[in-house]
Amino acid sequence: CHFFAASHGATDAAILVNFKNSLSTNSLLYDWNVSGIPPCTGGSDNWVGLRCNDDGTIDKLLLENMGLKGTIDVDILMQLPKLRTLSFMNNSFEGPMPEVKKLASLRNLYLSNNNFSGKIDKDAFDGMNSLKEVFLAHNEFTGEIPRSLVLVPKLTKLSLEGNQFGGNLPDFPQENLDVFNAAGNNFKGQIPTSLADFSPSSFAGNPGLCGKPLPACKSSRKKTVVIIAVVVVAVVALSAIVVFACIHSRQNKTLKFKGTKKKFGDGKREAQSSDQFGDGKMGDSGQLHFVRHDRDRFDLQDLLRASAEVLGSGIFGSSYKAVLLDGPAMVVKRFRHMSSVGKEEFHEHMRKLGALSHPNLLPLVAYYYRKEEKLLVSDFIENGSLASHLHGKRSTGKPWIDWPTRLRIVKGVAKGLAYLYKEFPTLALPHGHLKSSNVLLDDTFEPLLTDYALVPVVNKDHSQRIMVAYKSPECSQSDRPNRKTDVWSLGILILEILTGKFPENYLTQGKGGDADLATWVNSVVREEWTGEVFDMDMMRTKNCEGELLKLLKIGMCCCEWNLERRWDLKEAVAKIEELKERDNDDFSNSYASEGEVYSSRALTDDDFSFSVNS
Ligand SMILES: Nc1ncnc2c1ncn2[C@@H]1O[C@H](COP(=O)(O)OP(=O)(O)OP(=O)(O)O)[C@@H](O)[C@H]1O
Repeated sequence: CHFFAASHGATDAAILVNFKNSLSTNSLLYDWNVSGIPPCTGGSDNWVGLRCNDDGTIDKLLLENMGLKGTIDVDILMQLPKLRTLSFMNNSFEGPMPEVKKLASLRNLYLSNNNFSGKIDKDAFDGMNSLKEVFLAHNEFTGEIPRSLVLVPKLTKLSLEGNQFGGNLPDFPQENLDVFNAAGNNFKGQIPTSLADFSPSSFAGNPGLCGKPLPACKSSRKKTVVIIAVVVVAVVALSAIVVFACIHSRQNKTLKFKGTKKKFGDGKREAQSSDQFGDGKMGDSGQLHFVRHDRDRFDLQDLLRASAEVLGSGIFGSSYKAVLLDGPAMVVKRFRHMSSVGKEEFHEHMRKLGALSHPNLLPLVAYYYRKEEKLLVSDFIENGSLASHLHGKRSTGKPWIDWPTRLRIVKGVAKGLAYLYKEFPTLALPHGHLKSSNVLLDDTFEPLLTDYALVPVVNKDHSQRIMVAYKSPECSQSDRPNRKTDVWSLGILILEILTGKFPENYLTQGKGGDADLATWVNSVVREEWTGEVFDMDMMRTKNCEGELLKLLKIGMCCCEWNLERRWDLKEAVAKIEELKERDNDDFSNSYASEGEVYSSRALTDDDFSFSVNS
């Protein structure tokens, strides 16, 4: 049995390396190497981005957030017969839709957030009878939804938002389709009945779409009016004939006449009630609850009517920017994994969030409650997230962030976190989801935390799988979050700010693999030149190395695996507060010598001694 697994691994190793070499960037697949340990010996996941079956074959390729470029060579992947899940989300792949139907046994296909483009062939999904989840969001796909995708028999999740798909939305026959998102495309016409029970946000940003759950189509209203008019004319004509016949036959037909009238009455009521149905339903479910008194009121209809733009689809759901008529730009974030919490409990928690006020927290403005989904509404922050500044495409023209600004961001984040700790003294995870896309930057680059304190209302299984705090060593190993867990997320964020590298462990289900940012930084600063870990953009600030090095140590102490030795938040905040914010000249006077130390050697254990003593 062992021999079988090992020989399988060797074959798969060659196939995977072949695939790696077919990509135009692949540096993050650093351990994909035929001469090293095989990818799946004994069913363990030895290579980054792989999930193995117990028999040593490959089950999932999860190559997300790796800056991968090029086109996907499906012919190579066809040689992995047990491959069931393929994810290339958040990379820079280009070109047409890969020929995925060659992977006929695939169950899950995730291609969101790349640069795939063009029409998808009508038969692109033919024969994919096992396919369940298809995520194509935020690419540049055009044309209609291919017929073969509509006919995939087991489809349960389809995410198409943020493309340029057009035409009418087709009727989806699958009974188990429970996630559908077509927002931010060019779809037009009436929403088919099979999709009418999805939330309005699934259809936002398609100006030509109408019908339940969006407001009724004008043309169908017109049609209704025409039908009513025809019925009225017909009834009047019929009545005239009946009256005429009555008079002529000298029979008492009053009853018949009344009966005809009554029928007309019913018809009219039906027409009215179906009109009211749409509006009335939207009115009931469209109630936004405002949690602050200092804000102008608007309702969900205003948001739906507003011009909407998909900002991104995160792991909870999608976020939209909606610019209200004559009003401000708001962000509506859709949460789909909050169904276990009771209605009152949810309202109560939202009230608590609404009562928070701190310069480093993005305030919650309003929310919307429905059993199956919730919407949280906040202000749109024009300058975007820290993630977009650190990792966004340079072509977007965003300026690089210098060291003094990065230090100010870290200090602001620490203050916001300290406030949450004070306000939620009994919560294990007062933030729970601290990461760079949840740190927004205002016009002066002051940080604003978002998506905070949501653990009490997110379904437990979802938070465990998805939220950043649960990627910490204590959660991924023994599922025990505690008051030091957010400190670990803070440490990762600090290392991300200093290195400019994306922390992979958010995305690899946090099994404490070797690839996490903290482990990488640790190995580099101890074994090589410490200077190599720092983001070169930041190094344009002269003579900042002393404080920079101190922040690196703070980050690493926050990422300490051993909980006993890891700082609590108070200690971390105090150390961060001590860091000096000086202008460049001051740096050059005070830290030149320390800067030389930093650039000429690796750190030793002594450098970290303050983590234990203080
Ligand atoms: N209020 C806001 N103003 C401006 N940009 C925002 C705002 N809220 C979110 N964003 C940005 O919109 C994008 C999508 O956000 P969203 O919160 O849906 O996903 P995420 O932060 O990437 O992941 P997660 O669902 O895990 O929080 C992100 O780039 C985020 O930084």
